[in-house]
Amino acid sequence: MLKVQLTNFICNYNLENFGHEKTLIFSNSLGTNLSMWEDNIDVLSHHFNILRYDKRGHGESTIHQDKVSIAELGNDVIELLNYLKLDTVYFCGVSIGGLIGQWLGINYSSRFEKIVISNTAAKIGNEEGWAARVKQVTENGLGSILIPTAERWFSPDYRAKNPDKVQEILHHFKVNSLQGYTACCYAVAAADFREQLYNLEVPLLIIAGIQDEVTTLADGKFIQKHTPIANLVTLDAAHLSNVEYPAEFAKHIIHFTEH
Ligand SMILES: O=C(O)CCC(=O)CC(=O)O
Repeated sequence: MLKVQLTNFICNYNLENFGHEKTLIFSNSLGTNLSMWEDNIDVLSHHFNILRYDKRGHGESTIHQDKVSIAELGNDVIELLNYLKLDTVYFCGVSIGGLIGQWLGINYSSRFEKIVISNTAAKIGNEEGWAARVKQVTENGLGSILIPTAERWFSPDYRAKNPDKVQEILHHFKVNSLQGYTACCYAVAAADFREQLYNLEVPLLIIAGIQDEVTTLADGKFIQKHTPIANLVTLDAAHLSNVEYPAEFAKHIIHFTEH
């Protein structure tokens, strides 16, 4: 892993050069870190160089503020690309990473060849729900929501068959910075791209999880309907579909970026 000082925080990232012209940047979901992509790399390494980073306040990236916005998180991506002298790249983000992808597609279209957003929505949840979650973890810690988090993130079948993987990801969740988690909860709560999607002109792939109750298939269809160039595919997964179906998720990216 490498670290770079960006505006207001130190960003932890990993750039793997597999000798390709194309680079794919991955943006993690709320409460996870760059290891969430571990099982996608093998298939994708035959097609892309892979840049992964921990978003602000996640994993080993620092944070020094109680609230952050999707615009700031999007600018972190642009700053990291500038630092690495990567002019145009492919982007893939899950959930809050998908909100960042929407913001980047709307505001920095010239920097992205194609954008993949997975298990996300133009608006995720509502203010009350996010305020309740911030209160819960502020008063009782991230460890207090491990069970409902696992139930939202993984389908019952996946949880039963992959207990070690579920525990590994929940461990990263539990030891994440509380400030980083709640700051990004505020970012998700405030984000709403429903009226801006028509400005997202970068070719877009939406991956939806059939069993995702946080960001539903209907949310994915809404984005597809309101965005100029968008395809939608599904996986029989809950919220972290790239973890439940790593090879299939990667193959959807490859098919989309090559056609
Ligand atoms: O996963 C995200 O990035 C935002 C949505 C969310 O918080 C999922 C969950 O319910 O934990």
